[in-house]
Amino acid sequence: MIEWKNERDLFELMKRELYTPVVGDILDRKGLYHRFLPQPIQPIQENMVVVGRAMPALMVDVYGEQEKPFGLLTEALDQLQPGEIYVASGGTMRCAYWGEILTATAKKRGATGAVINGFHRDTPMVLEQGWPVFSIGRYAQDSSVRTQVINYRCPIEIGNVWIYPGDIVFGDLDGVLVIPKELEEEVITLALEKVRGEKLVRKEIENGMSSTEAFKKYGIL
Ligand SMILES: O=C([O-])CC(=O)C(=O)O
Ligand SMILES: [Mg+2]
Repeated sequence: MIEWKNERDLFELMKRELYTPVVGDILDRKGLYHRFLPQPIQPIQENMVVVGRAMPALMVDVYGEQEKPFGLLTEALDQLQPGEIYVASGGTMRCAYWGEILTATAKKRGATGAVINGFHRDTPMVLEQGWPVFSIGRYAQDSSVRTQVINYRCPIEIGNVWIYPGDIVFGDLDGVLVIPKELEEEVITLALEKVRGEKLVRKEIENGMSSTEAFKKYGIL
């Protein structure tokens, strides 16, 4: 049975009850073995959690001063919708792909986070905005003479993971995963079930049950 009434409800529920390992377990169970983004993509602060719908942006390398610096970047930011996550990838990561002003812009539009397959900069000023950013690390080098956004709201691939506009993206301290749209209801329902099972197993173990006995009884580890 579906436990959420609408999209906002769903994202609140995921934030409150789920964590990426358990959702990843369910994706594995469905045979979807490549749904986590590469491990170097991490929250820039440990308590950050991101959940929302992907708005992918495609980056490419450029070299030197450009006729249109940043390409379609400002356009891509200005069309973000509430509940969306800006997901950027492409190019060879010679500079920061995200920073203070981009954070303020996306946050103001109601977007719920940024997941960047590349570096971010302006770290203290991004952190003070209290808005989740995931990246591969800090690097101050400027983007205007090194990269551009050439398309957005288009499919992109990060690692082995294809990300389509509107896919649910879920990230926490353990990683970032992407749930295929056609399976989201089932995956989230099963993940909620598994989380509740895990809590029960932990309690049993804290009360003295052996690991073997617990696994035999609940099939959860
Ligand atoms: O120029 C960039 O790539 C990002 C930046 O500094 C900002 O958003 O403030
Ligand atoms: Mg800046």
